[in-house]
Amino acid sequence: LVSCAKRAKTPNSELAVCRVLLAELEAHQDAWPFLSPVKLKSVPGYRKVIKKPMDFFTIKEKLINNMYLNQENFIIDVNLVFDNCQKFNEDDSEIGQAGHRMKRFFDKRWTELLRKQ
Ligand SMILES: Cc1nnc(-c2cnn(C)c2N)n1CCCn1ccnc1
Repeated sequence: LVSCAKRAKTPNSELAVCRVLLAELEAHQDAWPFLSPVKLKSVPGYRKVIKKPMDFFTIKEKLINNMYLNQENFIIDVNLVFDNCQKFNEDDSEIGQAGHRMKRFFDKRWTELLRKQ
């Protein structure tokens, strides 16, 4: 007897969680550094140091254009935002602190939403 495969989550239900989470990230009071792409022409050194810039607006565009095949690719981009921030900013800077708070918020919400599924 072939065991019936575990019901696969349809991609759109997986991505619905991503849309909810992105909306919460954008609404967070510490989201201000991450809402739009870093202006590479006006931030000396950023283009050289940060190989893969990422921000919440770009992630939203990718969600809308179905460029995430699964939750994993979404998580990778969100973590890229925070890793870039830690790389370019001192931990005790305004932006560095905002990045740490946003990352803690994301990690907490992601586990809460995943446990519900
Ligand atoms: C995100 C992010 N990481 N570093 C920066 C940044 C931009 N300029 N400088 C000197 C930085 N360290 N950003 C973008 C922060 C965008 N921002 C700044 C004020 N309002 C939004």
